[in-house]
Amino acid sequence: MKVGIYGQYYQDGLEVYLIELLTELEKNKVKIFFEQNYLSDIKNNVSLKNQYETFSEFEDLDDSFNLFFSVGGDGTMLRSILYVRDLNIPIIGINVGRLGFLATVQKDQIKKAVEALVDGRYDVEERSLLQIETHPYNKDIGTVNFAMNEMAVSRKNTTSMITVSTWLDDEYLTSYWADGLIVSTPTGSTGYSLSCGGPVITPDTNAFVITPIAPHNLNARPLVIPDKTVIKLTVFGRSMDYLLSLDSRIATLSNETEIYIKKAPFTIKMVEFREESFLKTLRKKLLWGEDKRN
Ligand SMILES: NC(=O)c1ccc[n+]([C@@H]2O[C@H](COP(=O)([O-])OP(=O)(O)OC[C@H]3O[C@@H](n4cnc5c(N)ncnc54)[C@H](O)[C@@H]3O)[C@@H](O)[C@H]2O)c1
Ligand SMILES: Nc1ncnc2c1ncn2[C@@H]1O[C@H](COP(=O)(O)OP(=O)(O)OP(=O)(O)O)[C@@H](O)[C@H]1O
Repeated sequence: MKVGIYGQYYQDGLEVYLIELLTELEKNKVKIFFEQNYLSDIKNNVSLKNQYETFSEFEDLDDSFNLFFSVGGDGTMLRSILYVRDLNIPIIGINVGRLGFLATVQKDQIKKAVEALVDGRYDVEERSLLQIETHPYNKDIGTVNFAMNEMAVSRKNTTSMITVSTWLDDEYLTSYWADGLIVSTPTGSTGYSLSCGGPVITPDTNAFVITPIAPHNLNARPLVIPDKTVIKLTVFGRSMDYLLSLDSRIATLSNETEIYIKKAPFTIKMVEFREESFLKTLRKKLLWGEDKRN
């Protein structure tokens, strides 16, 4: 078995959990590759018994990897997909962050999780992604033009609203007068879109949701659409440009740009333990189970 381990940085207090992860993997003869910067940061703080091979970008990985560990919070999970992309390597998140909606293994459950992984006692859940294309081409977005949570456009350097004109499969929908607009996947439906009044969508639903950010058209509501739809957006505002975000990444686009959004041709595979389903996570992390009357 061959695995990659990625984290954004080493943080005090993590040593015991990292050593536990490495010990459990090595006990089971798993070959470990670390993301290069993460390993350097760890080595500056912890003395490791063994030497490890490293990777530093997507091109260094291939489909011979069986698993990809993301050590951090949800933000780290979102960055992990930039390494894995379309390689179909299942990602598992060790939550040393805060909410950990996507990173579902708690740090005190590492031993149990590795045992289940080695025994194959887990499911792999496919998460759909969005892919965007801009006209004209934007070099900051380049080939990293996909998102697992959402794509959002929002105003930049102005307090004025932007107008986001929207077409679905070439049919005009509306022009939102708003702070911005989110196009979210089912995975992203519990992130930014939820904060703007969007619905929660279970991960296996073949849909996207279009959620306006603080729309001044008071009757504008989140719209759920089939994920085979091609969405076109153009943005107009008092400022010459606006922001486009893909998960945690951001670029600046100018007002003449056309954005085409569709389902990406690949999915991200997420490890799901049988006792940690999406519905359980909703109850635990979004506190749906906290009603005292239950
Ligand atoms: N007002 C908002 O709610 C808001 C604003 C900006 C970004 N975001 C979210 O943050 C993501 C980027 O993460 P970051 O770490 O760079 O930003 P961040 O540091 O601002 O953290 C965002 C928070 O959103 C949570 N989160 C992220 N994805 C989630 C998901 N799919 N389901 C439930 N919770 C989720 C994280 O746990 C974290 O607590 C974006 O993709 C977007 O969904 C939310
Ligand atoms: N590699 C790491 N080692 C230790 N702690 C980490 C690591 N990565 C993240 N953290 C902790 O988690 C916090 C959030 O991490 P990250 O940016 O991955 O997640 P997030 O998007 O904020 O989501 P969440 O709310 O789930 O933590 C950081 O502020 C830090 O305290």
